[in-house]
Amino acid sequence: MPAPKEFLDYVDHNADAFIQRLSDAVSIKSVSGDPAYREEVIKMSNWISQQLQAVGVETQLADLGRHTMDGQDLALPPAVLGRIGNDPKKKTVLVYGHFDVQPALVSDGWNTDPFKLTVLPNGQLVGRGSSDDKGPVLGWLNILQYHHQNQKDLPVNLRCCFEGMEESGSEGLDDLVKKESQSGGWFDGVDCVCISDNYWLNTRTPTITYGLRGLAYYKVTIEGPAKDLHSGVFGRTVHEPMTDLIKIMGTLVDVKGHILIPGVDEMVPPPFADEKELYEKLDYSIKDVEDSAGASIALSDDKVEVLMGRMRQPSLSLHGIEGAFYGSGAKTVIPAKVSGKFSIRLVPPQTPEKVFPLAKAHVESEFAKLGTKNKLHFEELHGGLPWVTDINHWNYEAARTATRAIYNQEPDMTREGGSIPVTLTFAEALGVSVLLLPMGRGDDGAHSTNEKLDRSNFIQGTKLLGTYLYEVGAAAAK
Ligand SMILES: NCC(=O)N[C@@H](Cc1c[nH]cn1)C(=O)O
Ligand SMILES: [Zn+2]
Ligand SMILES: [Zn+2]
Repeated sequence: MPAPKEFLDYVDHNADAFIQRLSDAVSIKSVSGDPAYREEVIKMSNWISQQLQAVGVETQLADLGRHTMDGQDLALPPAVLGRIGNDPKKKTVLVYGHFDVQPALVSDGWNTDPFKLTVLPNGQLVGRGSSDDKGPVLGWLNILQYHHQNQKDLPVNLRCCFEGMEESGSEGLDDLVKKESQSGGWFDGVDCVCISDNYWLNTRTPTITYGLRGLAYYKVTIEGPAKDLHSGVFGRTVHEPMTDLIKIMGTLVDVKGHILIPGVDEMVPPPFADEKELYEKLDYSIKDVEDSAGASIALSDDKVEVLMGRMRQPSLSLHGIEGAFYGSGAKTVIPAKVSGKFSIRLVPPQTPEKVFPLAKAHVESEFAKLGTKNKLHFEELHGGLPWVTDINHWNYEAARTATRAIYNQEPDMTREGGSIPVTLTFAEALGVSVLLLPMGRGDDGAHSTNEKLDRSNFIQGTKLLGTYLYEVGAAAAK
C-alpha cells in the first residue's frame, strides 16, 4: 500500500512550517551530559509531549528517577511515551528517538550559534540536534500532523518512546522498556520497532541499518599532590599525575586503530566466508570518509577494510582529559588530579561486562610498571550492548519498498559504527524485529561542529518514514 499522494504533497507544502518547528526544538538546549542544562532537557520532554498531544497522541511523561552526574544528584528527564490507534486488524509500530543532544559551544568551532537553527542558501539546516536526533523525531510528528489535520486514520497503531538521556547512556530506560513491554504496558502488542537515529553511509544513497556497535566508556583518574603545583618549584621533584596518565593512555591503542588491551580485539571472530562481499557492494569510497571527516586521513586506501573497521570491528578512542590545563597562554602548572576518558565501541560477542575486567587489568598493570607514588582509580561511566539482526523480515521489506518509492534507489544495507543502547533491549523485551531507518547524510557532522540536516533529507525523510508506516500497514493485510 503506497502512501497517499495527498500525504506526500502535504509534506512538500508544509516544509517551511516543519522547519520552523525544528528551529523551535533546536533552540531548547537539551544537553544531557552537562548538569547545567538539565532543566532544558526536562523542558524538552514537556515540549515533545505537548507537540504529540496537539496531533492527537495520548502521552505520558515517564519518571525515570534520579542519578548522580559530576557529583550532583539530579532528576532524570522523563521519557515521553505516546500511543494512538488500537485497531486489532492493524500492525502496531513502536518508534523510538531521542531529544537530548551532545554539548555545543561556538568556541568549539561553530560558524553560527549551535542552538539557533540556521538555514543556509544550499538548503542545509545547521544546528545542534538537527540530524541527531531532533530532525528524525520531528519527522514522526510531521506524519502525525498530516493525519490529525486531515482526519485520516494512520495505517498502523503507533506507539512512541522518546528519551532525553541517549547521549549519556540512556539511564533508566531499559527498566522502563522492560516494564512497558509487559502485558497491559504501553508497548504491549507491539509488532515491530523503527528507530531513526543514524545516518546514510554517504551523501547520495539512502540506507537501512541492521546492526549497531555497543559501547563501554571508561575514566582513568590519577592523583598525587594535594593541590596544583608550580612546575618550576616541583618539576623533576615529584611524580606528576599527567605524565603517568599520558603514559597509560598511550598503551591503549596504536595509530592504526589496533586495540592494545590484551584480549579485546581477539574476542571478535574473523569474517565468515563471503562476508567481505557485503561491504564491497556498499556505495562507499575512501573519498566519502575523507569528505565527511574534512581531511585525507583514512586509515587505509581499501574501502572494505575501512568499512569493516567501522561496522564489524571494535574501536578504541581517546576522548579527553579532565583536570588538565587546556586554556590559552602558557600556565606552568602541574595538575594535581587528571582523569583520562576513553571508550571502546563493541561488536558481538563483546559486552561491557566481558571487556571491563580486561581494560581494568591492563590499566592497572601498566600503572604498576610506572613505579609511581601517585594513586589510580579506574571506572566505567556507562555501557551499552552491540546489536545485529536479520534483514529478511517484513519490517525490513517494508523499509526497502518505502525507500524505493521515495528515492527510486536501492538502499545500502549497513551496520552502524555508533551505539543506541536501548536497541537490544527493545529486541529482547518485545521479541520483535527492530529496524534503523536513518534520515540524515553521512556528512551531517553529528556530535561535531556545524551539525546539519539537509532540507531535502528532512522533507524526503519525513515522506520515507510515513511511507514505511504505510508499507507496514500493507504487511498486516498479507
Ligand atoms: N545517534 C546515536 C548516538 O549518537 N549514540 C551515542 C550514544 C552515546 C553513548 N554515550 C555517549 N553517547 C553514540 O555515541 O554512539
Ligand atoms: Zn542519536
Ligand atoms: Zn548522538
